[in-house]
Amino acid sequence: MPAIDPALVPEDLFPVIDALCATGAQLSGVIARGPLGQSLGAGVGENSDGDQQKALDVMADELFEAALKPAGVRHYASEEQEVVLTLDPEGAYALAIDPLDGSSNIDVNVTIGTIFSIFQAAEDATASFLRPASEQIAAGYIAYGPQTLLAVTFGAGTLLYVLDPETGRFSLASEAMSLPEAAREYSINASNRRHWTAPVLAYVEECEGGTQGSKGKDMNFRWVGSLVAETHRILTRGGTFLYPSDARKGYEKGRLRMVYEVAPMAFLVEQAGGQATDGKTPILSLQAGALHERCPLVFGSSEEVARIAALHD
Ligand SMILES: O=P(O)(O)OC[C@H]1O[C@](O)(COP(=O)(O)O)[C@@H](O)[C@@H]1O
Ligand SMILES: [Mg+2]
Ligand SMILES: [Mg+2]
Repeated sequence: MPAIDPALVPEDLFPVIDALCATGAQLSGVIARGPLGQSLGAGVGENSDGDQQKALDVMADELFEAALKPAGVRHYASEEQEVVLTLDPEGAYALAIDPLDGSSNIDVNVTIGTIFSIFQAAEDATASFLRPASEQIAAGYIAYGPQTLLAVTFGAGTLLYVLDPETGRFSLASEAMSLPEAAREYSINASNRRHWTAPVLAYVEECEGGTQGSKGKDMNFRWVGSLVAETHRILTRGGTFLYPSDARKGYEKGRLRMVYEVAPMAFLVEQAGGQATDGKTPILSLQAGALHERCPLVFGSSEEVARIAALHD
């Protein structure tokens, strides 16, 4: 029994998407049991980027790696692995994954997720991922929240599936997620305000100005701390998200990683009618220079993303 309704999934990619969904459903059960199972938020080590790894980061990585091996994935690039792993030397795909996004929210019962990006496999493992983000053939996220859901694009719109607790399968909820052009909400980690660049500060001040300022409308503020949750809210009701570069050491290119966070979210957002840039340049025209390289990310409703780009000129 497949883990997802197969009707709109391209046939050749089906084994990969099905493996992602089966693992997502399994993780959803583990997350729902929370402290009744093992301690999911316990620190267990450090990944190559120097981030602390929690037990659930490592468990998710192991489950996805095992499930994707028989599904036609040749190259597997994970946030939790320093180098690209070869899963099936005959496989056709290169898959990058953030197995568990929003790790700081694991123990507090706030939405966390999984993000993935798929390219055709090239001969060279690492080179399969160091190419323009526009060459992705699929991208998506699974959100583990009040509902477990999958947003996915195959390059022809962004589809939404919900894990139906009654059947244990992901069923289609929307064939075309569509992001409103105008925004009424913005998201940025405001505790970093003193480190921001002038254009970012100018944009936030415009938002704060509300009806008295140049925007002429009030803007609400939200920060969850899980990119997946933030992206899902913005795909559903519009808004803007910024994780820009700032003056902190190590944040010259922001915080989020190009290959398994920034590129897939950009693909999903653009396929839903929004825009994604590094502040100025469309993400889909950029490529990572190294597997775990970071990239500033601004995305959301097109009017707002265009305004932020103008402030950078
Ligand atoms: O700690 P901050 O600055 O609030 O950053 C939050 C961001 O970091 C992340 O948690 C990074 O992802 P991981 O949890 O996969 O490392 C994003 O989900 C989120 O948008
Ligand atoms: Mg992440
Ligand atoms: Mg992660």
